[in-house]
Amino acid sequence: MVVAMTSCSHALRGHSSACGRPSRPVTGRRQRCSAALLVKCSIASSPFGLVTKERGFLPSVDPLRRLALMQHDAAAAEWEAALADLPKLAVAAGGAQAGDSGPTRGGVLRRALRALPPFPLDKLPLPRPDEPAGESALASVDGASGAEAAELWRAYLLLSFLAHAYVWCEPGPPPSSLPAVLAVPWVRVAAAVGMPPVLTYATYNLYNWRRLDPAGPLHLGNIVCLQNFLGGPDEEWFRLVHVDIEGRAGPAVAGLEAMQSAAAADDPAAVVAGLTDVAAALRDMQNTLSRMGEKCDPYIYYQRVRTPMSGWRNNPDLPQGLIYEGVSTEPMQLYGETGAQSSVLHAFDAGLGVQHDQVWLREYLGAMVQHMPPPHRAFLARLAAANGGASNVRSYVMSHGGGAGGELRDAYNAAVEEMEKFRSQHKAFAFNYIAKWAKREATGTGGSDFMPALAGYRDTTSRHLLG
Ligand code: HEM
Repeated sequence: MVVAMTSCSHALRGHSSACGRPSRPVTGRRQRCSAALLVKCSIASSPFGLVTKERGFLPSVDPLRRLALMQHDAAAAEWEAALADLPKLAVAAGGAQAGDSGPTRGGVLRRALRALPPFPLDKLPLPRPDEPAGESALASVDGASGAEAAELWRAYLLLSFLAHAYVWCEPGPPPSSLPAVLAVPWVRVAAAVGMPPVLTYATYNLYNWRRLDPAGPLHLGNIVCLQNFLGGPDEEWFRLVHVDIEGRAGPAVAGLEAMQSAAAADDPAAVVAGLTDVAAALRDMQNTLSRMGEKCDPYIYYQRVRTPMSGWRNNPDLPQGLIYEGVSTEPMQLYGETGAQSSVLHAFDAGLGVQHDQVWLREYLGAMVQHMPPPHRAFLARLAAANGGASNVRSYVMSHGGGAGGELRDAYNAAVEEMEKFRSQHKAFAFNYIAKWAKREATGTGGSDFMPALAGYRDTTSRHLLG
């Protein structure tokens, strides 16, 4: 089953900093304007424009491995070469000894990135800086092909990894600013795909894999990462577990809208089938999550894997945020990459009518939605909108509390129970991989006060069980 993203009522809000100041594109025009219009672009041609039974929220076409542009553009080739070298540079970055001078003195990674040629923005299918951002965005929307959108997403991945490596992969405290050579193209490309200029789950996981057997499944054993920070089995496996989980959620995710329609059409058998798919997918997801420790060691994860995912909002290491040189003299504050930006649990919450009543929990998940590809935001918005009427599955099950309702209620409770189990299991991972090692109070890479937050999401879920 394929769910096409043909409409979007959920326009992207401006990517604002914590202080509410919208970040500005290099054109000097408000990013809010272009980003909102580009939601339409991404829906028309984005690799994330379809939600499928086979892949869920993973891109419908396997991700681009390199910028196509690098075949005939020397600067693009240099940027791709820097990305390929990133794990080497990141290890070398900590290698200098006291008294070393010349090329071996500290800062090798940051120096290499600062020395890159200007990113070939003018050769990407972007709105031209001299055009009004909104109109040009709209023009590029209508002309954008799937190949152009894939190229822009690859550019977004490349710039996101290099920028986060610049900030986090040299030893010592992070810098307070990102040089213009990285910041300016990153902000432009991020706006073009309708995303914030920060590492997101979409580029870290969803758009960061290839299949060993191109005809084989998107499962552990047949997938490898396109890009790492430091590399090694722990980082690779951590990410691939997410990719496998996303694929396994596919059949249930793609059936959520049909399940809501079945409720509206008073078709209990179809609602039970949809709920059964959700429970089955969550069981599969737990099986995969339980394999995390096979190749991702908690201590290595804590020491090496998680830091480069961090953002600069609610992060004690960068309390003021990060200045994007050439973009703004004011620091931006943006959350880092986290599983909370996966659309899967958000979609199951919406499909099952699970509402997080505590304001801070709801607001945090709401902020994470702004870090998802625009078509996924649109998908979630449609699920949420349908909950306002006869399509609300939870209300439907409650209103069928007697008679045939036994089967409905059991199927609903089984789905909620599996979601509660996934959240419990996940919370235990967050403890074993982060909280246990933290010497001071830790926030997640996504910036949350995560232990109470994860307990809150789990407890709200179980409160939705019908008695
Ligand atoms: C060792 C493995 C993992 C650790 C240590 C971990 C850690 C965290 C943390 C700390 C948060 C709080 C948000 C923040 O970053 O501030 C979070 C949220 C979240 N993570 Fe993970 N995570 C792991 C694996 C996964 C996997 C494999 C998934 C599957 C997609 C996932 C999905 C989520 C979701 C959906 C949330 C939002 C909370 C919820 O809806 O229950 N995580 N994670």
